[in-house]
Amino acid sequence: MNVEIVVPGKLSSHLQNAFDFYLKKLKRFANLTVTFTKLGGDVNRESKQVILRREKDEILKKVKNRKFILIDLHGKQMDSVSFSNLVENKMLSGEILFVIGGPLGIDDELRKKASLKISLSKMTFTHEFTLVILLEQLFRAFKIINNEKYHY
Ligand SMILES: C[S@@+](CC[C@H](N)C(=O)[O-])C[C@H]1O[C@@H](n2cnc3c(N)ncnc32)[C@H](O)[C@@H]1O
Repeated sequence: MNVEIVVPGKLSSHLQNAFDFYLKKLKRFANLTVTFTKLGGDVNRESKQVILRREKDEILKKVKNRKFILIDLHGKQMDSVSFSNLVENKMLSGEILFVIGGPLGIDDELRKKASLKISLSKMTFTHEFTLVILLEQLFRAFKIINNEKYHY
């Protein structure tokens, strides 16, 4: 199964180990690609609206016309078993594409284009932390799908 995650920015060094750890663990379950896109600009010099619009354009260049699931604070909350069911259903089409917002959030046009919006918690994480949490939840989902001990 192909899993792609599109996220603005770059990964900071303090999260690199966790990122590599889950990427390695996920290899046996999926062909996973993480695509980093350009950040929209400097919030001290430009408006949030301009930055979000640029980030949205960069994200959409990678998404093209594909359906995607937006990881969004304002999305639907689900438990890990429901998430694993969602991943399992998507396995039928062979592809699942996730998009994470940038440091300032998500442009409304991107929100409108998403086929589903998922919230990981009511708390706000950095976009980079969100990436690592999503990787862990994907790993958890594959362990559940394959009936392997991990999710308690
Ligand atoms: C620092 S947050 C942006 C916060 C911004 N106020 C918003 O509402 O999107 C950066 C990105 O990480 C993701 N994110 C952070 N916390 C999240 C959560 N609890 N659930 C889902 N996504 C989250 C979202 O994609 C968000 O756009």
